[in-house]
Amino acid sequence: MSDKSNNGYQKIDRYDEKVIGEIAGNYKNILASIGEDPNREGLLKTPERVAKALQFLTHGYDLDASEILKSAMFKEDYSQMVIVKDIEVYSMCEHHMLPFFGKAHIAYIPNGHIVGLSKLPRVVDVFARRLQVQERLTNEIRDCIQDTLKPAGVAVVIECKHMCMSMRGIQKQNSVTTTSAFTGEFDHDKTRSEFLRLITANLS
Ligand SMILES: Nc1nc2c(ncn2[C@@H]2O[C@H](COP(=O)(O)OP(=O)(O)OP(=O)(O)O)[C@@H](O)[C@H]2O)c(=O)[nH]1
Ligand SMILES: [Zn+2]
Repeated sequence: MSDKSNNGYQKIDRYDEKVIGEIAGNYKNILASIGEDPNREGLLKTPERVAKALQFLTHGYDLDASEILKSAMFKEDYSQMVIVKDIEVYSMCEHHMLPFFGKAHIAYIPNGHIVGLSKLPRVVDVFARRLQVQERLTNEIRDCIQDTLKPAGVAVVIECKHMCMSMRGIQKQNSVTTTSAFTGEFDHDKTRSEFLRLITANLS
C-alpha cells in the first residue's frame, strides 16, 4: 500500500496484501496457461514476487507529482535556463506491458521560483511508474512542471528503447524513440536550440 503522507512521496516498504493476493492468484493461472507447473519448487513464490514487482512498477498511480514539486519551491531571482539531463526512465508500455527505458532531459526557465533539482527526476518517476505511452509521459511531465512551478517555459525530451519493439514484434534492436514537449520561451527557436545544444553537449 502506498504512503502519501510525506509530501506525496511513497515508501515501498509495505504492500497492499489484498491486491498482492489478487495479482498473485492471476499469475498462478497465467503460469498454468503457458504450460508451466505453478507448483514446482522454483515457481512456488513466483506469483507473489511478480505481484510485488508489478505493484512497484506501477506505484506512480498513488503519487502526486504536483505536491512533490510544491514541497521544494524556493523564491529566487534567477532567470536563466536550468537543465537536468540524462535522467533514467523506466516505464511500461500500456499496449504490451513490456518495459521501455532510456533518458529524460528537462529544462525550465524560472519565473520567480526555482525548484529543488531532485524533484524533477521524482516527477519523471511519478508518471513513468504507470502504464504509459512515451508521448503521454512526455506531456504529463511538461504539464505538471508548467502548471505547478509556473516558469517562463518548460522543455522535456525523452529518448527510449521499447522492449515490445526489440524482444518481440518487429524485433528491431537499435531503434530509439524520441519525444519532446515545450511551453513558453521554448517555443522560440533560439531558446529551443540552446536547450537542444546543451543536452547533446558533452560538458563533463
Ligand atoms: N506511439 C506509441 N506507440 C507505442 C508505444 N509503446 C508501444 N507502442 C506501439 O503500440 C502499437 C500497438 O499496435 P498493435 O498493432 O495494436 O499491437 P501489435 O499487434 O502487438 O503490434 P506490433 O508491435 O507491431 O507487433 C505498436 O505499434 C507498438 O510499437 C509508445 O510509447 N508510443
Ligand atoms: Zn508495447
